[in-house]
Amino acid sequence: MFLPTIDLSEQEKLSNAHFTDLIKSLNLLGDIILNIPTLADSSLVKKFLETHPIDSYWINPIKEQEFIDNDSIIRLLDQGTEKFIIPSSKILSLNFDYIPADRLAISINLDQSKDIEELIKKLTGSVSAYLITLPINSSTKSLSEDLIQNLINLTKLAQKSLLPSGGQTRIGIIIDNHNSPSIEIIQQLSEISADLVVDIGSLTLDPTDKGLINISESLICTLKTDRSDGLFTTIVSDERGEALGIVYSSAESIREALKTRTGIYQSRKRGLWHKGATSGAVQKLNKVQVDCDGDSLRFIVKQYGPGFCHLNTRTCFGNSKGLTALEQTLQNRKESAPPGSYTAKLFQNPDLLHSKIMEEADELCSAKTKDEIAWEAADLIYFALVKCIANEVPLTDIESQLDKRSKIITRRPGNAKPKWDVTSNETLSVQNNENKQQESQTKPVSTSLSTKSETIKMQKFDLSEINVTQRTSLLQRPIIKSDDIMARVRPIMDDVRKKGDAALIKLTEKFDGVKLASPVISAPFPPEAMALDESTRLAIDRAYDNIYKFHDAQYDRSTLVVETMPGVVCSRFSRPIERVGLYVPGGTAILPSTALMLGIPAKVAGCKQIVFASPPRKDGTAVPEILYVAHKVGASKVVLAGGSQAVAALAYGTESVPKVDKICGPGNQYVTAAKMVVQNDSSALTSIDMPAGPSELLVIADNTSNPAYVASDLLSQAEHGVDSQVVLVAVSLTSEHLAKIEHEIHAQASILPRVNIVSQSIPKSFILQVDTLEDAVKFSNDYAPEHLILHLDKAESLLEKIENAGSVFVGPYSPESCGDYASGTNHTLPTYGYARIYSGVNTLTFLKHITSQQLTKEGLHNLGTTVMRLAEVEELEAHRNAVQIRLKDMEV
Ligand SMILES: NC(=O)c1ccc[n+]([C@@H]2O[C@H](COP(=O)([O-])OP(=O)(O)OC[C@H]3O[C@@H](n4cnc5c(N)ncnc54)[C@H](O)[C@@H]3O)[C@@H](O)[C@H]2O)c1
Ligand SMILES: N[C@H](CO)Cc1c[nH]c[nH+]1
Repeated sequence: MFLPTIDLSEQEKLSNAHFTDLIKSLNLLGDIILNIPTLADSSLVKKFLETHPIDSYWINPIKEQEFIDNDSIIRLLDQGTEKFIIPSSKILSLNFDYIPADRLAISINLDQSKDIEELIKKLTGSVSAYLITLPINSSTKSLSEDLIQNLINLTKLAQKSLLPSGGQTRIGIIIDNHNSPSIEIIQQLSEISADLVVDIGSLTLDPTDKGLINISESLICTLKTDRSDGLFTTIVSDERGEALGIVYSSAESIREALKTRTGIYQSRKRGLWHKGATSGAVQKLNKVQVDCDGDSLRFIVKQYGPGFCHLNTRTCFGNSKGLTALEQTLQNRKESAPPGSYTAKLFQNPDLLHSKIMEEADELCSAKTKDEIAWEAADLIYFALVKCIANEVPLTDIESQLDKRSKIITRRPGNAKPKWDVTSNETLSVQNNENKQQESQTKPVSTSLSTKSETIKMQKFDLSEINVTQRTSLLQRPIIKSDDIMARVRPIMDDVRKKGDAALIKLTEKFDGVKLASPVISAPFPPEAMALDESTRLAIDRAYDNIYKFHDAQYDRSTLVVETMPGVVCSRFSRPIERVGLYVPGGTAILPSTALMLGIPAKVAGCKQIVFASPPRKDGTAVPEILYVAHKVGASKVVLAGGSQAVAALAYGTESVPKVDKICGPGNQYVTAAKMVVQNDSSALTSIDMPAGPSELLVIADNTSNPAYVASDLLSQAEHGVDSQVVLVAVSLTSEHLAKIEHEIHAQASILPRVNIVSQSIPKSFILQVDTLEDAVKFSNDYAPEHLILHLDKAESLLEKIENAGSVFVGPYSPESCGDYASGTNHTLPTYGYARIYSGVNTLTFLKHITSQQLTKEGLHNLGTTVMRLAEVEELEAHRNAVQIRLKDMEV
């Protein structure tokens, strides 16, 4: 067709309304050449683009003597220029080997370049367009046959092979000082696949403008159709390229569409069709493209209203999917959201959105398998798009940014900013400082240390410097927004309750990214599914034996019998809870050790049906170690599900998951919330062990402690999750000793594989300096930690003073890890301060106690009057009578 040129030295002329409008229409049709008077002043291009945003422009330096160097070309290309036009006279002085061919064009004067064919041959594969100036009379209306033949030869030569990145070399023909260009020439050139280069001043959209080239007619004259009705098949697509439907265009509809820059087509039944004129589903026309052989068109539009299709769907092929659908949903949520919408909450709470973006970015970095990566990337894209829609940034803006970047030639070093550079030592300290700053906004207690720490470190407080309120705030755990969590968990649980296995399968796909055929594996478990390497099997067996021994010893199988008064014998005996559900976490880390800690006491207690639940692995299989433990403890089933859906399945039962009587085991906030729900639902008739949430540890250390051991213990719990909390109560430690512990924390943390997690949990944790052991114990008892480690001189002597703790680890050689895995004690323990009222899981967790009594005649005689008097006090006559009726008989 044509390649319009705009002379940037005429900015004033260009700013008038006629040209502004013309440029908008030309932008619909493709590339525009910008003639620039000098390369030295890049502000000209910038200024022009600010007032006339166009999508694709070529830079043509028009000053003959201009010095052109590679740097200037690259600078302009980096700014988003589609192609740079190099005059053929300058190519010898340039080395443009490393500029992609599709970004370079050559301008040649047919008259002056004798060896033009040689030149084209030489440049094959290095440039993607030639602008050839013809040596002809400027008033010519059509091109001579000789000239056409010459151009055919050149075009054939230039288009002999395809470009490295696909497509054909483009040929633009310049007729110097052409004062009456014609449609005929455009048509002649289009037949030989060349375009006429025309000054914008020669173009018009107005059919009454004589002597100018009509833009619409130029387009129409280059189109061909093999349809009998003479129409052109037209694909309509959205700005992101999704096909909305197929329509037809006629010469008339094209003229109207270009004139109004809206979607106007030719209906085969009803004539000219102004899309949306009656339905309101109008279109803004963004681009008109001609296909590679000139017989069909593509209209790229912004579609308004419910959709393109008369059936009110977005496309004639149904509604969109993926990002387009997500963008639409977010937009709808922004405009009006249903009550309880999480997305609406994100729109209203930029801090929550910020945290979620950071969290998901971090999780994406840690993802390993294809499924995990897709899952985390989807999460991140969702939250990122919420941010964009909240700020009125559509997907098309993101894509045009990406397109702009793809045009940059200069390679960027691509280094991460210091803040995120995991290879740099500074990274952690910067993250740390940020965490600290956030912390200092939420924590009521001020730190006595500078927040400009360079290391991974805990906050530090001195008991003698804080007041009672501040001490109380240190005893608190981070507040869980239980309403939010409950609101998330309830619909999930209802779903499982109502739809059983189908819901369980669907939710596992949603939350764990695995589509299962069946959510349950039943015993006997296939040996190959629980095959372990020898050392793992031996370690599990050794741990099993120790845990079994300790839990078996807890079981007093004898019946308690007491004669409370002569002839009145009371007894108590235990029975196992028949059916138990054991939850083994599997979100951030897979914990087969938890299977041991739950399965062994259930087996010792004699529970008849043991059912495990744990999220499946990403390939849909069960964790072999968990299956092996399930097999060892005699479990009948393993449910491959996690979170609140697993808890619901255990509590209510499904087609394949048996309903249980008690649910035990730790888990994240969703698991814990779901356990709370079933415990309060009398229709579930299910009890729970206790709320066992994110891991906690409190260490009491004095100057005899080994700094490296103390640090290693703190980190062993801090690595569980970003919500883990560890506390060091330092009993009159010297500043050197404390500094050594802090140094060890940083040094050991920095080389942990889960440094990402500890660098978030450690700064949320704190050191409390106290003067006396009594202060330390008092604080610990008030805190009621899940785990308590005593790094103290004569540590064992302190045990008698411990009132509240889940489990205590005494002395330098009792790391908590031993209790976590294999010494014999249980690791499912109360967190959040619940150690004041709950015990950790133990054999009694799986037992219930039944009492019984037997009175002899004499016994009833002795006790009867007491019972009758108390019944009288309560005015319960039937109670009194049940005794009196017997005593009367005795009198006879
Ligand atoms: N107190 C104890 O005795 C003890 C012992 C071991 C582990 N823990 C703790 O258990 C926790 C384990 O948590 P985890 O996340 O690693 O595993 P998890 O198995 O408890 O949770 C994973 C499940 O959470 C669900 N889930 C995830 N995101 C969700 C969302 N947005 N909405 C609804 N459901 C969602 C999914 O179904 C997933 O399967 C850690 O905090 C750890 O410290 C505590
Ligand atoms: N420390 C956790 C209990 O809070 C249990 C555990 C499992 N694996 C490692 N540790």
